[in-house]
Amino acid sequence: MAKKVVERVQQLKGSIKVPGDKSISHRAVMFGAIANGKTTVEGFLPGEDCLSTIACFRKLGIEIEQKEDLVTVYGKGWDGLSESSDILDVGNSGTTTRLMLGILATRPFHSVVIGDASIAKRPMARVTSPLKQMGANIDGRHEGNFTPLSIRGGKTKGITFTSPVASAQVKSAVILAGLQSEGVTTVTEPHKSRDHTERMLKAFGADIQENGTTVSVTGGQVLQGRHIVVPGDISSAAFFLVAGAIVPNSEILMKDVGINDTRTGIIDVLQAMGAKLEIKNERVVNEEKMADLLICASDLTGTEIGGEIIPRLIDEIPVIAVLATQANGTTVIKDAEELKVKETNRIDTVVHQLKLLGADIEATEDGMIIHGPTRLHGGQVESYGDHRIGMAMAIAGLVSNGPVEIEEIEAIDVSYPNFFDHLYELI
Ligand SMILES: O=C(O)C1=C[C@@H](OP(=O)(O)O)[C@@H](O)[C@H](O)C1
Ligand SMILES: C=C(OP(=O)(O)O)C(=O)O
Repeated sequence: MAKKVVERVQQLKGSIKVPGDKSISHRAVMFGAIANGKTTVEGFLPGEDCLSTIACFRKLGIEIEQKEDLVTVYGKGWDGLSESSDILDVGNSGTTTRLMLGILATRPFHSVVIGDASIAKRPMARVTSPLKQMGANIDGRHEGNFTPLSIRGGKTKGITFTSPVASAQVKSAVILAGLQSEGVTTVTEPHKSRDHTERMLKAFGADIQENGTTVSVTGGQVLQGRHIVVPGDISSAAFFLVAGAIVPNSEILMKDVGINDTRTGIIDVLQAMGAKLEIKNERVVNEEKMADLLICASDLTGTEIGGEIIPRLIDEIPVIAVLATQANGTTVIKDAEELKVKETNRIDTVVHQLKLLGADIEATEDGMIIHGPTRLHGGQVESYGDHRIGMAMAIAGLVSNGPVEIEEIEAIDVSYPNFFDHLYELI
């Protein structure tokens, strides 16, 4: 297992183009696979998670070409998917697992879905339970809550489902099954989660009804392949937004970053904390908003983060915790229980790792409380196989007195394979 040492730097300056959005890359491949005709994708994220999606849909009989960030999917419609003689390995990717189950729920064949040790601990009943209600046959450990899962899809019926969690993966799985189920399928969630599925399905020709936090689809819908331009991933940009704000004398420009309103909680938090952040050249490409983001070193103040903003920044919380260690005053993060069921229990891993570096941070039932500013002293930490923990620790290293040594750093290939290239370009 590889390790990396990150040391304090005087400044970060320059311009980078962060890799493609992970959520949109997954969807482009999956929707292309069930659509009729060719789908071309530009700006695809060649990270491990999205490569797992490609590998699974190849096993389901779809021809997919991929060269770096260019992908072509030769869709043959819903009936073009066929039973795989091999297991479908989702690797570390929750998005692949849950969205693919939504697609497989209406396919009249048998599939076995497995992933790595982290995936085996992540709750799947949140999707397998509504999909079973619709009529799919699913089994697995703990009655279908944990992988390995076996699924035999078939004739399904629309349901009206109220999700207990604001989760785009749950919403997307049920909507995808709804597209090929009898009648109407409706999903309501407690707060609005990312809406890339709704936007992209419409662009593929589907009729999707939206009303606040409720989404409805009627069954029997077919999709048409198309060209997709993937914006840069704001969840990846978040690491350098935080780095630019906390490393003195910094000025970083990030080009072509997706700024879909359901994803911009990190921008709201940086602005609330007093960061010098400019949103430039705002435009809409396909159905998604994008912009160039300029961040400069800033004097920061602690803030409160909770409620509807949580799904809009859920993956950014590890690096927001690093940001808070450098802000004046207290930052409280609450209503974020979902962190416990990510690649690691991110409340535990963030708090434990930042404490090792000298942060004044404590875990709560649904989040964490951080007092700043603290001069971190450095030390030895681990990613625990969680890409976002590995990158958050690297950003902490940039402002620590002593070096920060991070174990199992290869985990970051899941979402940001050229993270260190970008970091070194800016130093
Ligand atoms: O739909 C998606 O692409 C994602 C949804 C979120 O998960 P949940 O749906 O579990 O909140 C997020 O954490 C994940 O990184 C990607
Ligand atoms: C939680 C994440 O992804 P997934 O659920 O797809 O594994 C993430 O990227 O932080």
